[in-house]
Amino acid sequence: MSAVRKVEVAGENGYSIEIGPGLLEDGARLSKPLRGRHALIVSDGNVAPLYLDSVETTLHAARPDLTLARFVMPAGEHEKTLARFGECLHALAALGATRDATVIALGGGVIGDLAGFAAACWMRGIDCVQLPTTLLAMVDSSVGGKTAVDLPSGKNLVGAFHPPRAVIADTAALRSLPERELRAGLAEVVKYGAIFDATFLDWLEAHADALLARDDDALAEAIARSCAYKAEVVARDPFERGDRAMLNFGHTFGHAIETEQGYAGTSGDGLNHGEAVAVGMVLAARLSAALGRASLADAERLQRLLQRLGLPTAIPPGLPPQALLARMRLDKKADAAGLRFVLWDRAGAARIVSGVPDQDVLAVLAA
Ligand SMILES: NC(=O)c1ccc[n+]([C@@H]2O[C@H](COP(=O)([O-])OP(=O)(O)OC[C@H]3O[C@@H](n4cnc5c(N)ncnc54)[C@H](O)[C@@H]3O)[C@@H](O)[C@H]2O)c1
Ligand SMILES: O=C(O)C(=O)C[C@@H](O)[C@H](O)[C@H](O)COP(=O)(O)O
Ligand SMILES: [Zn+2]
Repeated sequence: MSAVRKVEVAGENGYSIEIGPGLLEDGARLSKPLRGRHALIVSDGNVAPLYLDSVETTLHAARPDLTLARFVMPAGEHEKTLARFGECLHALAALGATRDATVIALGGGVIGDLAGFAAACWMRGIDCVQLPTTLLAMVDSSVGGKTAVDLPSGKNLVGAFHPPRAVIADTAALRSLPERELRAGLAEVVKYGAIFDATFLDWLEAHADALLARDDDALAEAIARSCAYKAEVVARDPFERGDRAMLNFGHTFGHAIETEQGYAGTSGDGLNHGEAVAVGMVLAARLSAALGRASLADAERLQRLLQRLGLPTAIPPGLPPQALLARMRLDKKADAAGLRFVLWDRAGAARIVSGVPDQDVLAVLAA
């Protein structure tokens, strides 16, 4: 078996991120973070048939005293709702989950966000172990403790900061991931280069083909480096009071697109989160250039890289600029003074900017 890579998130509520093939079959590793006797495994209708029986069997073999239950919900962003969250809490009640119980999130970011939020709320907070099965969840959503569900009026509007107790990423699960979801995960990988480290963009340009071909080493390197970038900033700023907001690069635009499309991404006729973020990053880079803050050449380079990774870089038809701007008013970075955007100084360096005139935003949306 290849070596297991480990990234530590430092701090009072620190935890390890373990990355490697076959980890879902490692009973000792899966059961180590479980403190009590109860665990609820939350998953979706695509992931459960592939991995849930085996995870349960593995956990039981390692910890025969565990009482396990499962909550399997339909897949898709449009299911990341208060209603499904409520059902998940009822599953915890049916299990008789005590305060030392654990919620185990087995799936992509939708499952991780909803299960993490249920863990944050059940009895005012129990442990959550993240077992991410998409690339996006391995590089981003399983780390950092942002948990949430969507409202029709906006993405992740109801949620809590609740760091996981452990993150265990079995890279072998990526073999069953649909091509489109692999590419979506790469958008958030590109984000780290865009905001923190231009040399990572060089690396991604050099390894784009290997990543798309699911080369094990290239994927493991991309995941470990992404987790290291994220671990550093969330340890410093767990509640997004400062520069953690850089991780929102492209998201003000991206979330507006997802919301305006009614979270139709996974059903095929809309953009999923990673795709919307890809478009949003290009728009943020172009807005930075339009405001004279960064070079247009950098924005074009970012766009070329995303296109090479098979990601969309333009707003889909049928989304009027004014409607998208209205959606942005509920962005979580906005305050009483108005919208705030994560913009570029240059590739690899970003900052949060207030007071961007609406007409500049509209011009970028309309271009
Ligand atoms: N909390 C955070 O910090 C954070 C960060 C980034 C994104 N997010 C959230 O994450 C969500 C997007 O996550 P996602 O891209 O993982 O989407 P997702 O959870 O919808 O998963 C994508 C699709 O892949 C399927 N799938 C998952 N793993 C699979 C596997 N191994 N094999 C086959 N199919 C598999 C799922 O069933 C689903 O249909 C969004 O809701 C976004 O807001 C949160
Ligand atoms: O961890 C963070 O911080 C992020 O912003 C990561 C983003 O990729 C992620 O999509 C997050 O859920 C967005 O957060 P939100 O606060 O804008 O809902
Ligand atoms: Zn994101």
